[in-house]
Amino acid sequence: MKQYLDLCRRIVEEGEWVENKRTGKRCLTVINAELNYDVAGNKFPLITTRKSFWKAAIAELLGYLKGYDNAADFRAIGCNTWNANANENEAWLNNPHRKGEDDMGRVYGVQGRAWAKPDGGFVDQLKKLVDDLSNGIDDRGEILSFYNPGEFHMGCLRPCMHTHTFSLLGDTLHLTSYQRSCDVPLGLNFNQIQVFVLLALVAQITGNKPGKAYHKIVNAHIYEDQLELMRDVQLKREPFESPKLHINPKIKSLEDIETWVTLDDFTVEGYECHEAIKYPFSV
Ligand SMILES: Nc1nc(=O)c2c([nH]1)NC[C@@H]1CN(c3ccc(C(=O)N[C@@H](CCC(=O)O)C(=O)O)cc3)CN21
Ligand SMILES: O=c1ccn([C@H]2C[C@H](O)[C@@H](COP(=O)(O)O)O2)c(=O)[nH]1
Repeated sequence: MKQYLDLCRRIVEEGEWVENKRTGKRCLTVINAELNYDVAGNKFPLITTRKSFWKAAIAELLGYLKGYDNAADFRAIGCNTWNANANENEAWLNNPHRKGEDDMGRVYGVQGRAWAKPDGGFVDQLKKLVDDLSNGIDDRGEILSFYNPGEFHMGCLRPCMHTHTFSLLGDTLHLTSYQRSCDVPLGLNFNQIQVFVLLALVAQITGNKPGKAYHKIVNAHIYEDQLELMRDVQLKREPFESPKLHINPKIKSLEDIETWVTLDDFTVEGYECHEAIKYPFSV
């Protein structure tokens, strides 16, 4: 939690104003930040200086792992975060590749599970790395990448947290996640949870111990309409201790995730937090 607040403070104190064309808003911005999560010690990085809707963040991750491309599918598993990008952005609404209401196009999980090969067929990156890690193999390329510039025009948004690299040392699994753009008040609250859960879950289904997760962010920003709430409300609060995350131990394979896993399989113990803050969202 301290590292999150340090980053927020750094943006408030040292950030530079940058115009953003896509949203039409200015962002207070710093370049390069890194966060570390102790997954082995189960220090679940939930924001405590406001209420975190952590279940929606896990649902979003599950949707990516299942390869969803539709905001309605995300809603059905408890996540509303893609409604606006799928249905309210003018550029995407006018894009001939959009297949109708709620379509997100070829983003995130679609690339992770079905990256189109130029010579036909698809690559399932997630299945490959789960199979390798289950057999104790780390070929130094256990990478899940959503970043496919050849298909950006076929999706509603370029992926922000776009590359996850897994590393196996003995039977301990580590994760390095790379993010190009980060809405620190809203998105990072979700992304921290997702990096942590991705390592915990992949370690569990591959029969390894979770180790450390490293989260690299390039452009970290606060939108102009979020600044006051961050500076004058959230940053004035004292954080609480990190809670613990429990994942149903019956989850043992990628197929389990694809077929029966729901948000009921994730529980948090000892979450103490300040009251909710509703930050403005930019489409
Ligand atoms: N501007 C922007 N920021 C983002 O963080 C973001 C995007 N766009 N577009 C794609 C996804 C969608 N994400 C989102 C979208 C909404 C919330 C959000 O509204 N969170 C609220 C409440 C969540 C709930 O009630 O379930 C929050 O208080 O955290 C968070 C992440 C993250 N990404
Ligand atoms: O997981 C996510 C997804 C999105 N974001 C934020 C970062 C930016 O504020 C916007 C995306 O805008 P771009 O113009 O494509 O950079 O969404 C996030 O923080 N986390």
